[in-house]
Amino acid sequence: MVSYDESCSKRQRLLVVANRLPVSAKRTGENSWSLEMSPGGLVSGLLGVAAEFETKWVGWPGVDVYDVVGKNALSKSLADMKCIPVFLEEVFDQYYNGYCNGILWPILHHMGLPQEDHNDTNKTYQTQYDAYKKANRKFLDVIIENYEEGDIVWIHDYHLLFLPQYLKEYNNKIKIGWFLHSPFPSSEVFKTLPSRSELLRSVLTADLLGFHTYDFASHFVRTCTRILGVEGTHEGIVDHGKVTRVAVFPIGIDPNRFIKACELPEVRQQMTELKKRFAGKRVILGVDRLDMIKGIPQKFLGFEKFLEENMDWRDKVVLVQIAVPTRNNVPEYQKLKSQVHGLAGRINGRFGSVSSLPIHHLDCSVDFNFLCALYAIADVMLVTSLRDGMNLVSYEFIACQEAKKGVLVLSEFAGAAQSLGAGAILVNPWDVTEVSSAIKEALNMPAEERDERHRLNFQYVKTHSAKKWGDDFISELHDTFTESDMKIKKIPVGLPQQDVIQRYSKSNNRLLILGFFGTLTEPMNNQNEELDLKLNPELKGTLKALCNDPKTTVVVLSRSGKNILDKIFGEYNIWLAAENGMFLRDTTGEWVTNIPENMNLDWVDGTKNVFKYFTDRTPRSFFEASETSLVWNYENADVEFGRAQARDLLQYLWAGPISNASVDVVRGNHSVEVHAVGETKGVAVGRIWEEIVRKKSMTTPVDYVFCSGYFLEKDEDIYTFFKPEVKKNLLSNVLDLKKGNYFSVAIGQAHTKARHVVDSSHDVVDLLHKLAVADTTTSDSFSESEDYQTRNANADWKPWINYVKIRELAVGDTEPVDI
Ligand SMILES: O=P(O)(O)OC[C@H]1O[C@H](O[C@H]2O[C@H](CO)[C@@H](O)[C@H](O)[C@H]2O)[C@H](O)[C@@H](O)[C@@H]1O
Ligand SMILES: O=c1ccn([C@@H]2O[C@H](COP(=O)(O)OP(=O)(O)O)[C@@H](O)[C@H]2O)c(=O)[nH]1
Repeated sequence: MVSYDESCSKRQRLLVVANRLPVSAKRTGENSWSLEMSPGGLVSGLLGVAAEFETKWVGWPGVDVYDVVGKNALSKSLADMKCIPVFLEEVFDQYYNGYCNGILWPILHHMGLPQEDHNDTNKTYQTQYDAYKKANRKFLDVIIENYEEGDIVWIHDYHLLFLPQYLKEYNNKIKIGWFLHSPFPSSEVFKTLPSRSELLRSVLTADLLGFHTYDFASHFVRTCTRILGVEGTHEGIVDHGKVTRVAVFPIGIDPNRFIKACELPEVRQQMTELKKRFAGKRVILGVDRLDMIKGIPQKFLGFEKFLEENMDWRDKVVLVQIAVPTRNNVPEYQKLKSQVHGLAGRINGRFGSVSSLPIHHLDCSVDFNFLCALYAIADVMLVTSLRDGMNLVSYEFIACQEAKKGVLVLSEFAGAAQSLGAGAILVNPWDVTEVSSAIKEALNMPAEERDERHRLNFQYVKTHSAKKWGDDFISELHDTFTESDMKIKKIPVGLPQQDVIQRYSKSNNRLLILGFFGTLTEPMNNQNEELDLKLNPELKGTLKALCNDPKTTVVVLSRSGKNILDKIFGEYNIWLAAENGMFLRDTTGEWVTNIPENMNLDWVDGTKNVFKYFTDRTPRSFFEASETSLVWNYENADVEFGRAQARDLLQYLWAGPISNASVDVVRGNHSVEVHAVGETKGVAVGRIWEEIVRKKSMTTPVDYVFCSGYFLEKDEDIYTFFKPEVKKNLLSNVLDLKKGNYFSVAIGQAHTKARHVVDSSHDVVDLLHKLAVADTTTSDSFSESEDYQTRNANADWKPWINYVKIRELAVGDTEPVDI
């Protein structure tokens, strides 16, 4: 077991949390226990990591214990091994045998969701899922008891998918890594799992997610994008600006442990005995937990075919299969046992004799030294997993084969195929003929080829150790955490609502610049509504009051066209800027063109054709066209298909209508926009400002500016135009924001040039209402329309009205937060 050096107490503390502790307990008396190593690759892999850190293990001790005396005695024995038990008691069966191994395990290994047994109402998907959640909470409780500030919590595997979320809810600052030891299936398979979204969302709250192979990681990312609609990038998953890092960390073993074991006299003795036992025969070895994913029946069928087709090998070869008992209480595993026994019996019956049996099948685990001896004397290692996260048995075999240089026949569906594929013979375990041929090739392989293949794999196993795996993961977790910490520091602060209101009421000439879509529009549920944009009904009275206030100028700056804005805002004393400011309408209702004179719009018709072509071929996408810009939107289409279509659409555009045009192409999250160069709200706002000053013959300086919207990144300069410290402002003689009466407020953007962010347009609507009532001079016109108060009096609307999120000030932020 791992040795711990007392003098290294300053090492990073690491809480390794896995369903299984590295040791399993057996009761030997009322308060005495014996501990033995737990089987499985997860434990083997992690043993190579633990010594690096001040590690404590949290996990299930392998037995159910209900009495206090027993629990205390076991906890004490485990404490000496730096292990902390989680007693799962009554939830264990439905959690472990049920949800983990009966439902999640087959799904993760592409075996599909098992049929629910409708006759057993005590054990349904739901009861197992509930037990799963309870078990995750039990793990949480134990972690909370043992957590110290600064600890890294490294969660392992599919047993604990809710733990990241529970832990972050408890303390958002805990550094959490999660690693999946099994494969992750294609999204089509994972989709069938009830509660798939909750499980994925929980995992995404961790800081770093690790997978054995690129395939598993990309399946996971794709599943998240398809099921949750989040974005997958090279970094991982991005959801509302929050990045969850996803990366590949292939696990390894501690190679020296195996290399050294093979030199031990005891092991050498066992090797001699084994060689004597199998004298005159070549040994093919299989070492697997007796699990459906390991493909033991397929292995036997392949071997049977080999014996059928190669008569001369029949009495010269033996298959030794160690089938380690596992998950005995899961019905599928019980069935598998009989199936394997049946096959071994049949093959031995067909090809065995009184003096020799072709298959030596053992339903047991073996001790470490004996395992190494078996690995060392084997001529061929046969791994036929139907799916396998990694398969460390392959690595262990190679580590023990320095002398013999035997051949590894490896399933292409094991994670190890990606790391050891160069030196192994890869097979499709479903293809018995291929397995049979691979056995033949391995047995007949010339020595030089065996040497070369072994050299390649041995080099890999030596350098890609479990220690490296752990170091890489933890170091990436540190980096990820530091990066996201820095990003948080850059996030603008929440809106100091009281300050915004007070300054508004004390100022004399105010300018409010507002976006339309996503700012003043009513909340939408579907695409059809987007085609028919409406003003948020809450705003009618509020907007009227603000627009009628002689001390306030309200401008709506939108991508929408003149007609839409006219229809919606026609009745207000408001300034309207359509098509991103290309057209401007003052409070009298007269539109003037604001398009720069030499603007070339030859590209518009061709671009429209391309947009139409892709709209026709992308269900639920649509496009909007105005005189100077076009937007193709696929937010309601299938996300993946939409993105793929967007890539194609861009190629059509570059190759055709915009190849020589002066246009900007803006790729939004779910849209592609083409507009004339320089046509952004940031540029337009300068022209609008000049026009307002001119038309109003303004002499009193504007002493308050509030600018807010749900703007695209390319329009974000709108937030900096009025910044007092930006000197480029035109007509600065009629602008006096020295007292800091400038508020730029982005809606729902984590990264923005605005000083403040709010979560949703509700926050802006709420604030506008408060501005409208803040100034007593406006109260008459406001009271004429009482839709805001009426709605607000309705309890259903209360949760968001008056709610302005106070964002936590991150270290280094100096902005005042005054609520
Ligand atoms: O704890 P059990 O239910 O008895 O199962 C044993 C372990 O099986 C799985 O192991 C996986 O981890 C290995 C190391 O990463 C990998 O090589 C192998 O392909 C996987 O099957 C399971 O993921 C573990 O949680 C279990 O402890
Ligand atoms: O009797 C045995 C035989 C094997 N193993 C170990 O079980 C692990 C199996 O790991 P692998 O990654 O191959 O598959 P898993 O069982 O984790 O799915 C290896 O480290 C083996 O050394 C074991 O504990 N007892």
